[in-house]
Amino acid sequence: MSLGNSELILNPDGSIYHLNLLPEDISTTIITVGDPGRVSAVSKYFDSIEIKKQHREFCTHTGHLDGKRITVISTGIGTDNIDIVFNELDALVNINFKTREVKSNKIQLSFIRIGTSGSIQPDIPVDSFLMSTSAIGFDNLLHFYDSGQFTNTSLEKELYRHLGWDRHKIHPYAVDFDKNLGEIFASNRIRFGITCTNSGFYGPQGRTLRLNPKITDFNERLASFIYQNQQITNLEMETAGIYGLAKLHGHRAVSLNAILANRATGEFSKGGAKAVDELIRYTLKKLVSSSLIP
Ligand SMILES: O=P(O)(O)O[C@H]1O[C@H](CO)[C@@H](O)[C@H]1O
Ligand SMILES: O=c1cc[nH]c(=O)[nH]1
Repeated sequence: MSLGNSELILNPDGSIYHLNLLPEDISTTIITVGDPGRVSAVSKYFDSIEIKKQHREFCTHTGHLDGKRITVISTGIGTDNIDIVFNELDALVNINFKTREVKSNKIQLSFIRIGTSGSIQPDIPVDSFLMSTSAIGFDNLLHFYDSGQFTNTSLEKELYRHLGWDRHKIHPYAVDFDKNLGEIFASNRIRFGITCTNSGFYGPQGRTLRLNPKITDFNERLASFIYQNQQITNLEMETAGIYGLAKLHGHRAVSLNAILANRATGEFSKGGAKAVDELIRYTLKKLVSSSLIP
């Protein structure tokens, strides 16, 4: 079936609508970052940069490091943007832009998020690194897709029971990381935990400036949940959408977080840029030394 002009939207130069990219512009190994300024903070470590393109908050650099072709792309903030970025990146490899048909042989992409986050556990210090083994989405994105078989329903059920937030009409979804991809980036420098993704930075992460929260013990309720010996460790704004849309499309994803805030102790990193740079260098080192990444 050929996709209509209002569904698969291509620009006059043949590039995909929001990302402004052509199929040949991306690698199958893709690092996602929220901040467009973080793209060059990653690509400055490449041996060479082949492509540099930007449209809105979506900045893309593709280059080479130690013989591996890597794309780094900024998603901007939030899972609304993740919907755009992940659908369009998948289209670049799995839809034929000439016939406008879905290809029969699918290409699998590997996504590594290098993001920032806030811990809700007092013993997870600022400037530490954390890998999200599962992500809980309070943002609703996955509810708009036929996603039942890709979510972790057992985690969802236990969480619903623990939170009792049905009365607030809050029905989060849960999705796991790709274990094989995660193993490439694991070491004793990295903590593991369940990450909560929400649709905002203030109220939806339990922050109060001038507005009063509806759920006054939001972070505390999350922090006291334990599932199969794992705690909910941190809050951010993309991981659940990334895990969900990667799984639905048949791709693999892992989210690595530099912890900048500790919400339980009230601390914020004084060296956030350094921590993010260290996580970038750590990630690139692991990536180039893995034989499982082409
Ligand atoms: O640093 P990034 O990757 O943007 O990630 C985190 O920081 C932003 C909020 O400050 C949100 O996007 C959140 O997920
Ligand atoms: O507390 C934090 C810190 C970074 N990013 C978030 O989304 N939350």
